[in-house]
Amino acid sequence: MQYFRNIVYWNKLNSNNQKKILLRPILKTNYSIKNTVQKIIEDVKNKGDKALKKYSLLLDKYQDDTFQVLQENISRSSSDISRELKEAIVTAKNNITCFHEAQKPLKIDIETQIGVRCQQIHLPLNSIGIYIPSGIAPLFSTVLMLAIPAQIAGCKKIILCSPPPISKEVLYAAYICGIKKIFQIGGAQAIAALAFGTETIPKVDKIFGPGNTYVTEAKLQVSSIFNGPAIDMLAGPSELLVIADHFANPDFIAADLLSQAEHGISSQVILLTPSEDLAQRVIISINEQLKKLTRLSEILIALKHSTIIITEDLLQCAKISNIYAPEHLIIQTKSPRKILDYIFNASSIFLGSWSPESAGDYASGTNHVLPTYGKSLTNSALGLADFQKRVLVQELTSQGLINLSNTLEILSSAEKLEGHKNAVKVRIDFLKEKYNG
Ligand SMILES: NC(=O)c1ccc[n+]([C@@H]2O[C@H](COP(=O)([O-])OP(=O)(O)OC[C@H]3O[C@@H](n4cnc5c(N)ncnc54)[C@H](O)[C@@H]3O)[C@@H](O)[C@H]2O)c1
Ligand SMILES: N[C@H](CO)Cc1c[nH]c[nH+]1
Ligand SMILES: [Zn+2]
Repeated sequence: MQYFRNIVYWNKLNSNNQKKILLRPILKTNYSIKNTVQKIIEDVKNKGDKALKKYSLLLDKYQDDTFQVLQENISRSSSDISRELKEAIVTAKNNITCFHEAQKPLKIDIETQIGVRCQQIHLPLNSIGIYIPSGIAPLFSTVLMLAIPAQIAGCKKIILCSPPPISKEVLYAAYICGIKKIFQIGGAQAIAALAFGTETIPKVDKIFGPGNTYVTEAKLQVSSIFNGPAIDMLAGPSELLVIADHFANPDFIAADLLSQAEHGISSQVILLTPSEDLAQRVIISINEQLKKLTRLSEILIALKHSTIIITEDLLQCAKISNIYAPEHLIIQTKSPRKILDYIFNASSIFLGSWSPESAGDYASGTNHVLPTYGKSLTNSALGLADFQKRVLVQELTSQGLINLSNTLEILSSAEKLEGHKNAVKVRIDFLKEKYNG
């Protein structure tokens, strides 16, 4: 049976249909999600834990009086995990640590002119919330992606929330990353709890982590409220765009597309290729490979809003990819680095036949928390910098101030800000009096 056969020719589409084909599925249905999330946020803000209990039962079929995981259960998770899995988690942790340690910013400490010292230092965010998705499957790899940079940055208060019942793998990943405050609560209600605080869940300054449409919409809403928390980004349902030429292996491409389609019904995968022959072989391979996968029902829905697009040439592939601005971009062409020169909007890029997205999802070392919905246009993959603040420091010597005073007085006068000019003048007058008078 041919489950998937969506194929279009870019140049035969009018501009309206070109836009439609690149529309994220979720942006077509988002109105009711907005309202649902707004109601959940209001409820949690006003009723705290009582509302959390209500939504946990309603949406996650979970009934418990406490949300916090006991410390002994966190440490006990270690004995529930196989040695093989522990080793794999440690390998992933080492690579992620290596890549994020390397992101430590250079310290800037310079004299812009004699006696005028300027510094840029980096301070950790004080309190952060990390959301670990777990609706369809507990994404314990996300614990590593969030907790490792948070620890390297030096964040002191880290609160982890994940839907109930929290998995032993999530607990173990949190345990080896030194996370102690863990709450079993998911969805928009978890985001609202982190944003406003409840009787049991502390309020945080910034909320991190990916999630489904409800989670992402909740992050958007709480961060838009005056005095609401900051958020890392809109890291919604997974997206993958592949650019390939006729040298590419159709089975590899099919497998990559299916790997992200399995994330859920709102995922979207797209193949751009100038080769009709490759497109046909990818379709055959998708229809073969998907039969062997377990999440068939999610995959089939995700594939409904996924397409293969035949282009004129590889340059047109790059242009379309830049318009779509994918979360993940795989380039499987004879010379992928040549195409890379034409890519301007993508969050995480995988080059060549031997770089499946799964490598970045788990263990190459790069972060898998990435902007979706086309936000790669201006936003970046999660990194160490997101857990820190840049703080500027300046120190002038008396001679430094004398050297800069004329400039400061002219500029402040021109802006008609006499108070600014005066703050320089009183000092200069003081120095004149001390040394001349
Ligand atoms: N962009 C990224 O960086 C990135 C990284 C990892 C995962 N992801 C994405 O994260 C998502 C994880 O989604 P998930 O569903 O598995 O887990 P999730 O934890 O994000 O969502 C589960 C929660 O959604 C809430 N929910 C479910 N149905 C609801 C409804 N009808 N009304 C209100 N709330 C509802 C429930 O409270 C549940 O706890 C996937 O879409 C995946 O692609 C993205
Ligand atoms: N592909 C997801 C980001 O869109 C990350 C992930 C976690 N586990 C497996 N995959
Ligand atoms: Zn994935």
